[in-house]
Amino acid sequence: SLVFRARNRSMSAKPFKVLITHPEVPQSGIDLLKEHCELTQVLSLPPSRAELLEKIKGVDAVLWGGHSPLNAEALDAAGPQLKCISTMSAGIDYVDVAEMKRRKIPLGHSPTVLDAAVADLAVGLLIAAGRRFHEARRKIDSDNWESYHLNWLLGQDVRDSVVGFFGFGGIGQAIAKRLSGFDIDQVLYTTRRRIDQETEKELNAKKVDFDELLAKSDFVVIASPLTPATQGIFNATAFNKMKRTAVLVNIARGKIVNQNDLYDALKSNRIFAAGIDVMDPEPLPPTDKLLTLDNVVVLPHIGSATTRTRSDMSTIAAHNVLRGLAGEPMLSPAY
Ligand SMILES: O=CC(=O)O
Repeated sequence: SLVFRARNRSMSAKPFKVLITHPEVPQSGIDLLKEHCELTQVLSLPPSRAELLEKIKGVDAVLWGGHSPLNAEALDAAGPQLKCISTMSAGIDYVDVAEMKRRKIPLGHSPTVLDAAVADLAVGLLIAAGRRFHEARRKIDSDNWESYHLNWLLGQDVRDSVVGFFGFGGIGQAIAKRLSGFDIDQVLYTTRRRIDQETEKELNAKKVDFDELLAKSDFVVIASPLTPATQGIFNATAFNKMKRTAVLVNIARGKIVNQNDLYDALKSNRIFAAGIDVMDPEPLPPTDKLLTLDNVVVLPHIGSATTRTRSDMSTIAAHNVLRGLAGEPMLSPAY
């Protein structure tokens, strides 16, 4: 029949089946994929794992939106024809990378396009925590507007400060670039490998070890991936090496910080304040003791949450998938 032939033709024109694992993946990536692929999509919201495991059966590739674990269970459900996957995130801590590699499945992710949005938010947190935004707002709410004190709500200056980066990739460098407009004194950074000297010079940045970073920084910004080596590294020992006036900013992953120790360090004023977009667990229960503190600004993981950035992340993820299906190197391979 005509219908049958039309169907056949479109199937031969679109040889690949691709699953989109989230109903809210921005249209930009979907439009790119649907030119070349037959799409199925997880439609439940929040996305159900069961629906994902059902719909992943037999697909050639996956645009992995959201942070559902990408593990052996999902890969087994997909089947051996699976050719590639791209996440729509920078961090891939919810991916079993060893399992993906063992099966020789290329993985893409979407860093870089979110550097600016996350860096903007980090600067916002750094100022909000250093200048006591949360505590100050609470003063208004509780009718304690005590501006007759000359030293009321005094905070930390950004100008002439030393800003230390734990992790200094695209996001860290984008933050440093923005802060150079605030007349900071020096950028320090701790990474496994030294960055190129031209960028060091441009950002007035110097590589130091972890202890020196902690001891010398007025603001410590966590901008590293979560790995076994970084998990829990910001613990009581680390906080005890920081300045009492120091402000901690975390826009990376909550588990890099021992949150119990962070609570103690903030509660006892061992450090001055913290501004965090990530925590452990997420979502953070509204009853968590961290939320009782005056000196922490907490945001619900909105670093990349701008319309343009999310759309760009979807575009990059779709390009990764298309390239993976074509057997070409991805735009942003995760390994
Ligand atoms: O946290 C968000 C991301 O990794 O993209």
